Amino acid sequence: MDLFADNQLSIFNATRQNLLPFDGEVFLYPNFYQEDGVYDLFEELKHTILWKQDKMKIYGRSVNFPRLTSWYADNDQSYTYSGVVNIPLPFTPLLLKIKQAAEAQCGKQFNSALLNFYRNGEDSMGWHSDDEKELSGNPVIASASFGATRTFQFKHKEKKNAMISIALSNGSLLIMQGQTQHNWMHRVPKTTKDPGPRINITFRDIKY
Ligand SMILES: O=C(O)CCC(=O)C(=O)O
Ligand SMILES: [Fe+2]
Repeated sequence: MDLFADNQLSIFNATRQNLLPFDGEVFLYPNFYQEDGVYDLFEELKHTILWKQDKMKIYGRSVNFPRLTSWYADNDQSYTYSGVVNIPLPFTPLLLKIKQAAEAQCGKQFNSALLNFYRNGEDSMGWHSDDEKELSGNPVIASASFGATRTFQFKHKEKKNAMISIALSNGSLLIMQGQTQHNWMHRVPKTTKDPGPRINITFRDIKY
């Protein structure tokens, strides 16, 4: 399977542009992951990942997360995300290939991946920063998207009118680094359009 065209590196590095105006660095590589006509990455992820429905407590009531999730890592250390303790599964061969292509682009190794499955426009992720204590001071986070295009938004934590919207399309790779998690929050808002299902993988390097 040819996930990654070699010549993309040089093309995208040459045109690499920071999408944030200040206080962080975000880079987008549309069509980073290639499909070779035999494999459909979205379908393969949908069927090979062990998706689960997490719940959160709101005022003592148990409420479903508005998406399915899964957690993979190269060790069995647990990690708390959105108040849920995650026990990782071992990386699948497909996840390893997707991870290796992201690592080649970032020049950085990742030891874990959080997967999100947005079944429809009702599924979403609220405003947050990826600033858990297990992530280092200025984490590099690589985010791969498959399936439907969804809007991804950033808002600055202090400069309230600084807001950036990005379309994350099938096969795109988004990299967040530098001061981004300190100064900006991000989300995937609900949409009343029917975008169809989307899978997102965020690769992280967790320090235990
Ligand atoms: O689905 C996305 O693009 C965002 C995922 C995200 O922000 C996260 O997993 O922390
Ligand atoms: Fe995030």
